[in-house]
Amino acid sequence: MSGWTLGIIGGSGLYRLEGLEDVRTERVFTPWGEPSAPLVKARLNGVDLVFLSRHDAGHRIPPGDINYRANIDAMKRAGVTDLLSLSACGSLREELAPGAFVVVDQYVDRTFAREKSFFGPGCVAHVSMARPVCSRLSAMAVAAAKAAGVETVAPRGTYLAMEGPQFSTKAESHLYRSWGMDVIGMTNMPEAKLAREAELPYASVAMVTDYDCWKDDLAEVDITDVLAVLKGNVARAQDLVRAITRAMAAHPRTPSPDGIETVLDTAILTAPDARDPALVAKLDAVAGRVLGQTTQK
Ligand SMILES: CSC[C@H]1O[C@H](OP(=O)(O)O)[C@H](O)[C@@H]1O
Ligand SMILES: Nc1ncnc2[nH]cnc12
Repeated sequence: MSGWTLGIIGGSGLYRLEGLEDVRTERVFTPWGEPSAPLVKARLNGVDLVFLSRHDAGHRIPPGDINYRANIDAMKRAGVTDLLSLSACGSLREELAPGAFVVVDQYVDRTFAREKSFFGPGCVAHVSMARPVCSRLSAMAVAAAKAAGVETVAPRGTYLAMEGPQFSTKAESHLYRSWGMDVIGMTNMPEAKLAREAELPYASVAMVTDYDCWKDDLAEVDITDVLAVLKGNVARAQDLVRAITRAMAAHPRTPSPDGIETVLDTAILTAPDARDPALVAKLDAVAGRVLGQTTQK
């Protein structure tokens, strides 16, 4: 028993994982609705793994319509201990060429039309997002990317989350570069915020597919070019997943060094007698640990 249950949210191009053992596919429902796709529960190198395709097979769901709350709730309910996102992204830096993998450590959230919290009227909570990713899982992702033979692995980087689905204008792309952003994508927010609210250690590998549209000597990002680069990235992402499970199998799990599994101890402000029982019931998986409930599987 390694104690790890690795959740993987696969983004564009990564609709399934290869080489899994004991595979079971489960359609699940959560109090927040249905996740993007059925959960694929399996084992890899002796480690329990739960895979979820963010856009579903066939890329059915655009970034702004993903039910991020259902996805995170489903992962939590499935017993996931550590959650790794694998995403396509655009590069806002010369040295991060297509094919580079960036293990994100910061975010700027510019999305504006999404449900961003499990909490709300009747149960108010404020979690810190100062350090939005799990340092241990991120370090393991860096090592696994290197083991997978990825040439450029950036161990940190700031991901600008945009609403989309359209790509940026040149003015936006230049603006984000002037802000010091490293990569751009449409999905890691509110996913990372919701993972934190659910006390799930989260890390994100952003795999560069293009230079967005800031480079005057290159054609602007175009989905055909993105798809061509994605194919190579996805093969190495599969190797990365194999490598990270090998590392997990070698070390029994201990709590996240960042205290992520206990953030709700001090985050909920609403007094017990002022809480909305209906919302509290919906929070059984996410916050049952502190709200004194039993999780419905
Ligand atoms: C295929 S380009 C645009 C699309 O890809 C990224 O999604 P994901 O993070 O799920 O790989 C990006 O954020 C856009 O949603
Ligand atoms: N340039 C870009 N902007 C936003 N999301 C992306 N995903 C892949 N490339 C992207």
